[in-house]
Amino acid sequence: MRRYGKNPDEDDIRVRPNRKGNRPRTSIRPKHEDACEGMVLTVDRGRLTCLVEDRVILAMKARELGRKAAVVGDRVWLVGDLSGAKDTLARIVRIGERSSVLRRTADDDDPYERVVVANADQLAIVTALADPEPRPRLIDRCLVAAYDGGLDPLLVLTKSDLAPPDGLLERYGALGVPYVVTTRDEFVDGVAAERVREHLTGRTTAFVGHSGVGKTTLVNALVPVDRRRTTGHVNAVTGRGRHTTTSALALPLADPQGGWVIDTPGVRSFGLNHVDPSRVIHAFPDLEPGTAECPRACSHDEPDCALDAWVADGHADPARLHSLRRLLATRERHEGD
Ligand SMILES: Nc1nc2c(ncn2[C@@H]2O[C@H](COP(=O)(O)OP(=O)(O)OP(=O)(O)O)[C@@H](O)[C@H]2O)c(=O)[nH]1
Ligand SMILES: [Zn+2]
Repeated sequence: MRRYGKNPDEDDIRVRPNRKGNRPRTSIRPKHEDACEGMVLTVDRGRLTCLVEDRVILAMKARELGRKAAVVGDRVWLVGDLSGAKDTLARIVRIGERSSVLRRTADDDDPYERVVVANADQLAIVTALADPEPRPRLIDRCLVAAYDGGLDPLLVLTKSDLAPPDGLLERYGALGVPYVVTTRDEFVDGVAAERVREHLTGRTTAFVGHSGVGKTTLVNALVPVDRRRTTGHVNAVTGRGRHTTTSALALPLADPQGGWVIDTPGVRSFGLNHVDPSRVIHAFPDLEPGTAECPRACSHDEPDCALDAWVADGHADPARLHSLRRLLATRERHEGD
């Protein structure tokens, strides 16, 4: 289903995540042979800051792209003045095929899904163990967004100096989601950043978490000031004193191993109207064969779903089906999500 134009680079064309990390190739021939490849670092009211080689360039989308939006993490091709000098504005003429999409439906009364981040291979879900209290349904909804978009989830449980992680870890045990637990002291001595960084090397990780969970503390610890110069430049270009929370922001991890941290604005809710259960079940390869006998377009969360009988026959761990069902059930929004 395509909504806009005929460009095969559309948002809603899905590609499975590429585990080897090599970028997928686009099959179409570029119209602008001389265009240079770059990556979108942040978006601010129609102005996109892009990294081209080692230069930060301000750009806008070319008219020919139509309604298709470029988002943080997108690979783009640019033409025009690519010097990065003050008061220059390049044009984005092509957006590369995406290896993953983190998307959300803004609100229940807003049916349009929005891609928040493109090409991330991991979603770090930052949750405080206390102050504010963890919101397991929100975590579940983030997990659904990750599985739906083709990102591997990572749980980052902060403030373990205030409360233990046991309850949450038990809840997510059957899902096998990797996790890191951090405390305040570990932020001071750098151990927390080191432990989280082990999961980030060579990957592009989008960080989500609602206000107050310690996401800023964590991102600042991960990307030291000198690595954030790129952003400083971005802000000089866009005229913003500091990063405001309207767009995600890509920050480079230290070389030589590389990797990117993509900070996203505090997520208060994660609309999931767009989620396709068949994409979520891809994240459960142990259960997927059991869906062969399901009715057409089964949500896998309905009485006729074949998974119940299949799991009862001993083909898979019932705790896994229980977790899948719990996640699928979060597609319906409740008060407080
Ligand atoms: N006790 C404790 N407090 C922490 C820890 N990490 C961060 N904090 C505190 O939690 C508060 C919120 O931290 P931030 O890093 O600003 O949280 P945030 O998620 O970025 O929140 P917003 O900026 O509102 O989006 C600050 O007062 C931090 O000092 C921790 O491990 N333990
Ligand atoms: Zn089913």
